[in-house]
Amino acid sequence: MADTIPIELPVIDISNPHDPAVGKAMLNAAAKYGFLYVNSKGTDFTVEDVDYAFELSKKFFSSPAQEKETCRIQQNNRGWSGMHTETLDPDHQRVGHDSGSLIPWHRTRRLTLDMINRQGTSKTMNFGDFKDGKAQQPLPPSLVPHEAEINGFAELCNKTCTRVLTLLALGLEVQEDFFTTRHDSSTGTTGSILRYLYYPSIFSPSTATYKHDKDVRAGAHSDYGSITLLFQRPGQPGLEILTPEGSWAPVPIVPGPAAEAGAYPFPPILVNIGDLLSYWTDGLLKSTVHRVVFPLAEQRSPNPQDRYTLVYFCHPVDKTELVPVPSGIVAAHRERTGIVAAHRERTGVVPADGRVGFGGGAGNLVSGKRPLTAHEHLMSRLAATYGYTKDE
Ligand SMILES: O=C(O)CCC(=O)C(=O)O
Ligand SMILES: [Fe+2]
Repeated sequence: MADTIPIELPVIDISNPHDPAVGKAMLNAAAKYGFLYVNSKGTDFTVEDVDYAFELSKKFFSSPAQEKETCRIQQNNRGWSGMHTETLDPDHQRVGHDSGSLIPWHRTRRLTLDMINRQGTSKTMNFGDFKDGKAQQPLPPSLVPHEAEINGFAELCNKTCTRVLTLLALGLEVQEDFFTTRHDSSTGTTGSILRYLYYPSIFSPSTATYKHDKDVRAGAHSDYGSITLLFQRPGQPGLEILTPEGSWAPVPIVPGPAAEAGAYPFPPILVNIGDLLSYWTDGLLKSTVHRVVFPLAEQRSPNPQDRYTLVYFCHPVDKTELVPVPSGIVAAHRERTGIVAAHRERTGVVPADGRVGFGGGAGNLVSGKRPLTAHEHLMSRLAATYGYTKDE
């Protein structure tokens, strides 16, 4: 698995979420790459908040298997998953993990049984919405005393998502709170998930049977929701994104010259657009495919590292109707991609930026039909991944 040239993504300061110029910068990055960094300085997190969340994650993953068993992942996608449960990218992957949202349990079980002899490299612990500070799922003994801190971290993630969603609304020139009111979990349940992730190093006995130059730690996928936050640790690389040219580009943990590494209190938070927000904006915002590998540097290192990440998948309130975002910028994009579609029909050629969001776009709403809800969008996304229907 050859490393290619790392991608250079912009680092955006979100300390003032009401600055239209920052909104434009955010929109441009989201429309061009689907990925961007947020400067850790202007967020709601202190270094201690992030360090502590990683500590809790390590504490959990190093706890005895019998303890983790008490919170094994359920149909609602909450809980622990100790081996890979689905193949995200079966053509190019021997091992991997799921991609963030609800897993239909009967499928999960079947796939798990199909692959029982292959160990996955990534281990995950998913937390769904908390209510009044309480987890709505069983917590393992190692985490029971830390319920308040886990909830606190999820709340900080939510606050940062509120900044990002406000800036995206500004960039799209719609009402500032267009997205945030629709992500307000005090108005209903959401599909949002906080996830701890652990990828054992190349030296780990659990990855010993892997071909590190071929196997991946998490298969190629896009995320399902609105936006995703990814927290990474220095010295634990592995994420790659698919460029519009169709090649894999590593994403540095700390962007810019190494000397600037000290510029951030903790590595910038990586933000990416998910399928739902891409759909909602008719593909203007890109839901970019990504994966996690054993990087070449790690394969050659005398001291390869485990990789720990924290991920927050932000989803709208389930009942949100995905009405077309009332933005002139989205409308212009829709118009242009309509022209692109006509061009494609004539010539069979799809220009690189002519892709629309998963399942088409919210703007294709047929008059007289009601829009999809966020929950229905998620279900249709799952149906495409797993080939099942809701009634199955
Ligand atoms: O851990 C990572 O680097 C990426 C995780 C990811 O893409 C996911 O869980 O959807
Ligand atoms: Fe992902």
